[in-house]
Amino acid sequence: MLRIAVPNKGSLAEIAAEMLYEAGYTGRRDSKELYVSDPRNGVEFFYLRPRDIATYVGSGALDVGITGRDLLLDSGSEAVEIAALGFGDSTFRFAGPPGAYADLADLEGVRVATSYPGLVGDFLARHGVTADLVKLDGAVESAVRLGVADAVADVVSTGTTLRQAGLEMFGPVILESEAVYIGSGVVQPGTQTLLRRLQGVLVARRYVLLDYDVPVAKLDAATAAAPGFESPTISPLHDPEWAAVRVMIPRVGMNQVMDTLYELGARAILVSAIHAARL
Ligand SMILES: Nc1ncnc2c1ncn2[C@@H]1O[C@H](COP(=O)(O)OP(=O)(O)OP(=O)(O)O)[C@@H](O)[C@H]1O
Ligand SMILES: O=P(O)(O)OC[C@H]1O[C@H](OP(=O)(O)OP(=O)(O)O)[C@H](O)[C@@H]1O
Ligand SMILES: [Mg+2]
Repeated sequence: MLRIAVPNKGSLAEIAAEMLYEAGYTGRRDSKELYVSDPRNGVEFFYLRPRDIATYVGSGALDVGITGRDLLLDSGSEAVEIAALGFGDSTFRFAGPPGAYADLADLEGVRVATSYPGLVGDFLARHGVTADLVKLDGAVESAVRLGVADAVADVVSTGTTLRQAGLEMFGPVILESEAVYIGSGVVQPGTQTLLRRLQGVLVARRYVLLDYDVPVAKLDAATAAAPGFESPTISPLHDPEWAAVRVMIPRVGMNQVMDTLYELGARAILVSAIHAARL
């Protein structure tokens, strides 16, 4: 059985659970459940704090997991990123009082509050800066106002938390993070199956199926406007001057593609959702 670590709470938990459900796995019935066995799919789920997931996977106690790239790197564990999962996007940044700091070098000897001392310490060391890291559990944006630090390094998504704390970002981007599928480095049977299922969910969310009829004379222009994933499926119609085309296109921008095809002479342009996919 493949042993899978999934976030039990926090920003990644709900979307990870949704993706696994859409990928055909058994979910937990309530948020107190920490273990779910899914023998039909040959897997077991362990619901853990997102911060601890890389530690479990890196030690080999669990085979694979879903966590944030920032948490993986902060953990210093031997777990490796197998694939990005396209949700839970965030940027990891330095911030301080407006105008106080302009660059990384300004942090020399400064107290920097963070919940990610591994990630931030490595970044500063790589850039030859020695700061005094203050480890906090969360809500680090309050550390400056409360006088326990001079600057912070934290996850920024919309920037609302920073703004409300009266802080401004400065210096280089420490990390672009998102949810990632991680493994222990040893490929277990089932690791690739789970990956293909998760990628199938991503494809189903990001792409739609586009069908249309087009005059044969316009076929080249139409397929150039929507080339699809590999190559469009083209079928003859009863009227030899027309063809039917089926192609996968990104959900984002699908209306512009439909407008373009219509202007080229395509008709009966239909979009349908993809429920599952293996590419
Ligand atoms: N506001 C956010 N938007 C997007 N991703 C976020 C946000 N906050 C955190 N994350 C990401 O979610 C992952 C886990 O962080 P999260 O805040 O959920 O865990 P936590 O801080 O340990 O839990 P909690 O906040 O519930 O105490 C990290 O990879 C982080 O980058
Ligand atoms: O840029 P924003 O959209 O405002 O999001 C960023 C905030 O979200 C996270 O906090 P979380 O809610 O996880 O609380 P925590 O600090 O206690 O972890 C993160 O630590 C930031 O504080
Ligand atoms: Mg948090």
